[in-house]
Amino acid sequence: MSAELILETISITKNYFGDKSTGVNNITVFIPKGKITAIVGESGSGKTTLLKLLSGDLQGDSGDVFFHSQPIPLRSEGYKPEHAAITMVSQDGRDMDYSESVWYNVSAGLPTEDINYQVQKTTQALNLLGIYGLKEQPFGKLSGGEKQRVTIAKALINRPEVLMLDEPFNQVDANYRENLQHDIRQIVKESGVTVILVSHDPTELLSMADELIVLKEGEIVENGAPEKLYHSPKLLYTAKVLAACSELSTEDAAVCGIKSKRSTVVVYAEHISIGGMGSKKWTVKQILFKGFYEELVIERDEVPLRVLNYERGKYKVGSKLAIKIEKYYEFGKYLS
Ligand SMILES: Nc1ncnc2c1ncn2[C@@H]1O[C@H](COP(=O)(O)OP(=O)(O)OP(=O)(O)O)[C@@H](O)[C@H]1O
Repeated sequence: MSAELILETISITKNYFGDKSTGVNNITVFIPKGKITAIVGESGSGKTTLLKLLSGDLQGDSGDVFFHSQPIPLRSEGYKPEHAAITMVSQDGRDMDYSESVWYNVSAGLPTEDINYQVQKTTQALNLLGIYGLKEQPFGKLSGGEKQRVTIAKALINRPEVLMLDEPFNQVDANYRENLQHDIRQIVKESGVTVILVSHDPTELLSMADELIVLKEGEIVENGAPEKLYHSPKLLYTAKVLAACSELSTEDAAVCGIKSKRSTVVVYAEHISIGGMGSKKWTVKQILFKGFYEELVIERDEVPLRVLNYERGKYKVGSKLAIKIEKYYEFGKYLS
C-alpha cells in the first residue's frame, strides 16, 4: 500500500519576473505523511522556491498545491489553520529575541497564556530537543547548533503536521549535527510529523531522508529512495549532488584503468581502496581533514581522483600510492 499523502503539487510553476530560467517549472511532487522528504540540487535549482510554494508562502503562476487534498491557502491572504499546521523553521533566528532566555523564546511560540499549559508544553519541547538544561540561557549566547535546536523546539511546540527545514544544519558542527539528525528522525518516528528539508549536504540527506527529490534548473530530474539514487543514479548530476566523487572524461578514465565508451565516468571516493598489489603510480596532492577520516586528492598523469583514507596521518603530500577502483558509473552525454 502506498503512503498517505499530506502535500502535493500538480504542475506548479513559479518564475520570478516571468523569467523561465528562475524559480520552478511544471513541478508535480507528492509528499508522504510522517516521512522525511529532502529536496536537493545545486544552488539556484529552485529548492527554496518549491518549499515556499508548498507552505503557501508563495503563489504559483500556474498549477496547484494541495494540503490534505485541499488547495493550500496563501499566507499573504490572512491567517488560516493550515498555516499553523505547516511550520517553516527559519535558519537565521529571525523570530527569536536574542536577549531573552531559551524558555521565553520557546514558550512564546504558544498562543495561550495558561501558565500550566505553557510549563507543560515548553518542558516537553525542550526535553524533546535535549535542551532543557539551557532554559535559563539567553538565546543570543548559544552556539549555532544550540540555537538551531531552540528554533526547532519552538516550531514543534504547537505540534505542527509539517515541519519545513531550510538548510537546517548550516550552523551546526559535525559532531552535534549527527545528534541533531538522530533526534529529528526520532521525533518523526514518535510524533508522526512530516518533515521536508532542503539541504546541500549529501551526507545529511542520505542518512536522514526517506525520499529524495532532485531538482535541476527548476525541474525534477530524479526522485526516490536515497539508497536507490545514491547507488544507481540515472544522471551524472544526481551522482555529483549526492556523493563525493571524481568526474572523468573517457581519456581520463583510461588513465585510471577504466575502458569506457560513454562520455563521462564517475568514481565515488568511497569506491576506491588504497593499497593492494598494483604499482604506486598515484601521488598525493592534497589532504583534506574530514574529522575521523581524510579525503585525499591524488593524481596520475594530471588526472585527479578523490579518495577516502581512514588511516589518518599515514600519507603526506607527495606520498606514492597504489589504488584499486571497486566500482564506477558511466554516463552518456544525454545523461548529464
Ligand atoms: N525573490 C526572488 N526574485 C528573483 N529571483 C529569485 C527570487 N528567489 C529566487 N530567485 C531565483 O530563482 C532561482 C531559484 O532560487 P531558489 O532560491 O529557489 O534556489 P535554491 O535551490 O534554493 O538555491 P540555494 O541553494 O542557493 O538557496 C534562482 O535563479 C534565484 O536567483
